This record gives sequence, structure tokens and C-alpha cells, in this order.
Amino acid sequence: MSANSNRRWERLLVWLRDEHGMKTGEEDLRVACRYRPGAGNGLYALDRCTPSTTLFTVPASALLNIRTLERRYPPRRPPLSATQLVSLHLFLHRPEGESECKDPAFGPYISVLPRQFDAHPLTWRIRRTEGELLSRLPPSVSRVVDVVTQRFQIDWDTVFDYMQDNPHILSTSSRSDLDAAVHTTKDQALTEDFLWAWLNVNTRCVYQRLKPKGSDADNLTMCPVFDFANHSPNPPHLLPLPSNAEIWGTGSKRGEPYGLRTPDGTGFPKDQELFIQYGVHANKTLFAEYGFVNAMAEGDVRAGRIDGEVDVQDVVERMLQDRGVAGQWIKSALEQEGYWGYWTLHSAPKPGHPSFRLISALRLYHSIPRTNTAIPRNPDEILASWRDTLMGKKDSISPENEAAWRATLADMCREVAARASRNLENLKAVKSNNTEGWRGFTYDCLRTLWREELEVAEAVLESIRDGEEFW
Ligand SMILES: C[S@@+](CC[C@H](N)C(=O)[O-])C[C@H]1O[C@@H](n2cnc3c(N)ncnc32)[C@H](O)[C@@H]1O
Repeated sequence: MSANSNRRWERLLVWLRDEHGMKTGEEDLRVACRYRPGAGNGLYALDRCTPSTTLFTVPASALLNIRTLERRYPPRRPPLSATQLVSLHLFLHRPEGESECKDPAFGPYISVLPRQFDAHPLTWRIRRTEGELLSRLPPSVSRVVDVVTQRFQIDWDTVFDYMQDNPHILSTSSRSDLDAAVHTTKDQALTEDFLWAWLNVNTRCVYQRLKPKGSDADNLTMCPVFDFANHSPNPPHLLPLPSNAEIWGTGSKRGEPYGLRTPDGTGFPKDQELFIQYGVHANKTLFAEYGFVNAMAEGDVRAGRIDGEVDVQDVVERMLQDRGVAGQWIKSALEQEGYWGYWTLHSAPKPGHPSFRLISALRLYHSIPRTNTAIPRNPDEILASWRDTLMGKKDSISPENEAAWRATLADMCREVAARASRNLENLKAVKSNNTEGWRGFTYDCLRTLWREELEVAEAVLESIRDGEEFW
């Protein structure tokens, strides 16, 4: 870590101890924050950690969430979401340049947060830069970046309107550069300040049961120390401390402390990096939400040692478009039955296979002769037969239909594999002149994303050639 980061980490610990009563002695705080190129800061074991051991506990008052922030801001109907509220607070207290955050409430915590997100695809979208990197993303990854961009825009619009309705909250800002202009002009500089705040929330918040309903979107928190934990797809993972609100299935009006422990039966040696799992996400989601991907050794996806996933939405949509009115009819039938989208290919568990949703979409696609571009004359009959396969009443629509969709699936795999090979070849050309700093890391991520597409498509193609049955 740089001298600055070291100093900030020390200040954070003093703040947690003195202002919030956190125990930070060596028996109570068993991790330290250290820097690793590519992944940034991470959590490391200060000493040998035994199984089922609490590594640290952060008091509820030091967390950034609806419980610690809602009383600081005027109410709104409907209330700001947790993401909007925490982002607003970070926005109002963004540190200027390399200086420390001046927020009297959470300053030492906000000071340790990343200062920029140049390597995040949402930043490229909002700044309208890095067009080349964006153009090299697989279509399915671009689509998730679209979704993340829409979420950001909605939150920024909402928070901006809220600041216009409540201009006095600007006077609570610890920044010297926020003036009355905020409530009249939504310029690029302000948008980027909010982007910084929002990306900190989006990449660092964790689930915490605060509301009675477990699935409430406001059940999230930013937790100092905890949020230095990097992700690994492979166990063993650290686990959050048990929560009373979770055990009793209730919310928590005051919030609860939060922390991490080692899993039962697994210890860690001194100095080992300790990971958590940010959900079971496909690489496209990890890249679009967090700006990195799970590393995959060459051949591991093809061999089914890793579950590679390819989303073929763009390919299916184009095939439907090419079928004119018949394609539109198929689309609306898929939508009505809840089978629109999430069409994926997988390399594991072996053999490589299409998802049931994709098989179902292809079955319907071939229920009307391919040369037919008009609405079918017998739609009810076609739909009844197709629904029987959805509900498991029948294994297939007909042997002809099975052969037809398998042939189309093979064509799709060949198309995906050829596109991936082309992109990997093009990426070889940029390697030498464009790999400085974070870009080198990002290009490696792009290579992994395309290699995953190639290896998954090849694995499924092999299964089709081997005559594997798919379910
Ligand atoms: C919750 S933060 C973890 C701490 C972060 N590394 C830091 O420097 O503050 C999440 C971010 O860490 C990075 N990250 C987490 N796990 C990673 C991994 N396995 N490989 C590369 N980057 C990772 C990504 O930038 C992600 O958006």
C-alpha cells in the first residue's frame, strides 16, 4: 500500500475504536488491508486463523446504510432507496483531490474508499470515453453494462430531483466546491461526482437484513474493513457474522454490528489473502458491475472444470428478426409464457449444454416451418404442443423439431465460436501498444470474456456432435 493508504487505514482503525467502540486489539481485529496489483486492496490474515473464528466486528454506528443515514436527510415519498441515500451522502462528502474527506460523521471511512473508477465500464459510458474498449465487449456484456447504466441514470435523476426539492441539504456538504448551482444545473462534473459515489456503493455494499422483508432492496450496507475483501469464485470463503435480524426473520430498527468470520472446519495461514464471494455471478455480470472477471486457465471451460456461460440473446433476437411477422409472433409467445431472454450455453456440469430456456425458445422457433415468415394458421395447436414440453408432459414436439433445433443450435455455436476467435485475434494486435496501467488488466479481462465464449461454444458443439441428450 502507498504511504497515503497506510495512513488512511490507521486513521480508519483509530476512528472505529475511538468513535464507535470497535475492538481493534490483535485478538479482535485479525486482518489487515494490503495492496495487490490488478485487484487493488484486499484483506489479509495478520496471523494464523483457526476455523469458526470472528475476524472483526464493526459496530452498527460505523456502517453506511438506511439506519445510520435516514435521520440525517429530509423524508421523501417514496423514500430514497438505500443505494440512492448512501450515494447521496458520499456525493455530498466526496474528498477533493488527494485530500482527506471532511465529513464529520464518516470522514475516515470515506477517505479510504477508492478515489477513481477509470477502469469501470460504467465510467466509460458516462464519460463517453474508451469507445474502443466498449466496442470490444461481447454483446451480452454490453447489454449488462446497458442495464447498469440505466440503474445509474434513474438513481442520479432521483437524487438530483431530491436535491432540487431540498436545497438546504447542500449546506451539510463538507465539500468546498458544491454551490447553489447544484440545484439548477446537472453538468458533467456533478454527474461524475455522483458516479464516483454510486460506484462505491455498487461495488462495495453487502447484504444486511435491516428491513422485515428479507428480499427488500434496502437491505444493504457499506461496512468499513469488510469492504476491502476481494472476490473469489472458489471456496473457502469468509462468512458474514450471524445476524439476529436474519435468524429471527425480522428487520433491525437500529441496525446490527457487521463482520466476518472463518468458515467451520477451515483455517488460514498468516499473510494469506482472505476472500468472500460476491454471489454466484457469471463473468459478464462481474465485469459490468465490478470491472473484473474470474480468471480462467486456458482449456478449463472447454473441459467443463469451470462453468463457463454464454448468453446468446443477440443471436436469437437476430434470428427472430429475420423471420419477419412469424418472428414477432414467436417473440410475443415467448414473452407471454415467461420464456423471453436468459438464453444461455454452459460448459458445466458436463457435457456442455444449452439452458432449458434456450431449448424451449428454439423448439418454438422450429414449430413454424423456417421458410414461413407469416403468422401460423394453427397458433393454438402449435402453442399447446409447445407448452406440453414446458410442463414436462412431453419430451419433445416431434423428432423433426428436435433435429431442427439441434441443427440451429450447432449453427449458433459455430457463429459464437467464429466471432470469439475473430475478437481474440484482434485483441492480439492491441497487446503490445495498449497495456499500460489498468488498461493492461482490462484487456486481459476482455480476452477472458471472449475465450469463455469460444470454449463454451466449442463444448456445446462437441456435445451436439456426440449426440448428447439435453434437458
Ligand atoms: C468490495 S471492493 C474490494 C476492495 C477493493 N479491491 C479495493 O481496492 O478497495 C470490490 C472491488 O475490488 C476489485 N476486485 C474484487 N475482487 C477482485 C478479483 N478477484 N480480481 C480483481 N479485482 C477484484 C474490483 O475492482 C471490485 O469492484
